[in-house]
Amino acid sequence: MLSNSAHSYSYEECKTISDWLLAHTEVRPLVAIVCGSGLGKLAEMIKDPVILKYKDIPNFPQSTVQGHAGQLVFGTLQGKHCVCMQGRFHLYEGYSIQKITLPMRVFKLMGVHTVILTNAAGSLNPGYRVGDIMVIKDHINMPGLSGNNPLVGPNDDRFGTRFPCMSDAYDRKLRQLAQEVGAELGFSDFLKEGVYFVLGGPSFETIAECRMLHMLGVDAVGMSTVHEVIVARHCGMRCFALSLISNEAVMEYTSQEKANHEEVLETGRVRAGQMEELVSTIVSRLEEYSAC
Ligand SMILES: O=P(O)(O)O[C@@H]1C[C@H](O)[C@@H](CO)O1
Ligand SMILES: Nc1nc2[nH]cnc2c(=O)[nH]1
Repeated sequence: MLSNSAHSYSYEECKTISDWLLAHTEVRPLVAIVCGSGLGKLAEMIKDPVILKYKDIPNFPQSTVQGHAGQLVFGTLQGKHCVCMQGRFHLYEGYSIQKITLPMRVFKLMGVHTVILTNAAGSLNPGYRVGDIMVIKDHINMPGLSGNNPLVGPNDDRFGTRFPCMSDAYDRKLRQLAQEVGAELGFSDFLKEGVYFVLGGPSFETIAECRMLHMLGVDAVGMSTVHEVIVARHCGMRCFALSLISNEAVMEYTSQEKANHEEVLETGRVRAGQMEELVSTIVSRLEEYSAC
């Protein structure tokens, strides 16, 4: 299953998976939620769940990372039909960038108009603390800057245009809504907004790399989300993304701190409740905003 070949899924292949899913659930999702590392509990807020394991879905990749269960959870959240990815795919698992973003096109074909993505990330912003939640306002796509962009290859206009705009990748109205909801829930002290930097992983950053990212004005660094957002935006879905700050980047050579996946998962457990409240309240207010 692990393959790094640049296999692009055709429109027909995506449609076959979408049709298979629609035949296995009566849920007609309008909203998709992607759970980041340690954030799989978000799927537990889905009511009347219909669970389809990735291993049972024809042509679907498999989750290989601890903290990513590997299943789609269909159901309702705040009365709205949703699909939740309990487990996402990362470049470092050895999959092609087209493979890790496949679910976005499948969701589009199922009728999804809004994607809410979550991830765990390390902070570069000295004002951030572990446990802060950062609304992503923009990204820097390190693999993309060197040519590894999920839209490389023939463009199928049925999905979207050859040259999609990314200056509006993260929906401004939804970011505003998140700040309003955060204030109402009493989260303002730990709800931030910033720029997410994606790199390939799986190794965490060196001290020199962290210093470089800090100089670039990066607020948080991680290994996901951006590729999914590019594909989701390409096919016209509205995107909103949250980073849970799970660790602080190590900036000093005298520091004894070491980034590690266990700390990432633990922060997810501690903040799961608030992430749930934030996401579910945002979903409850989605109709106040028109889809793009
Ligand atoms: O899926 P996300 O971006 O939340 O996962 C982050 C990045 C790595 O996969 C992992 C490192 O602990 O967490
Ligand atoms: N690249 C990267 N990904 C993360 N995911 C969670 N924390 C980190 C981090 O410090 N660096």
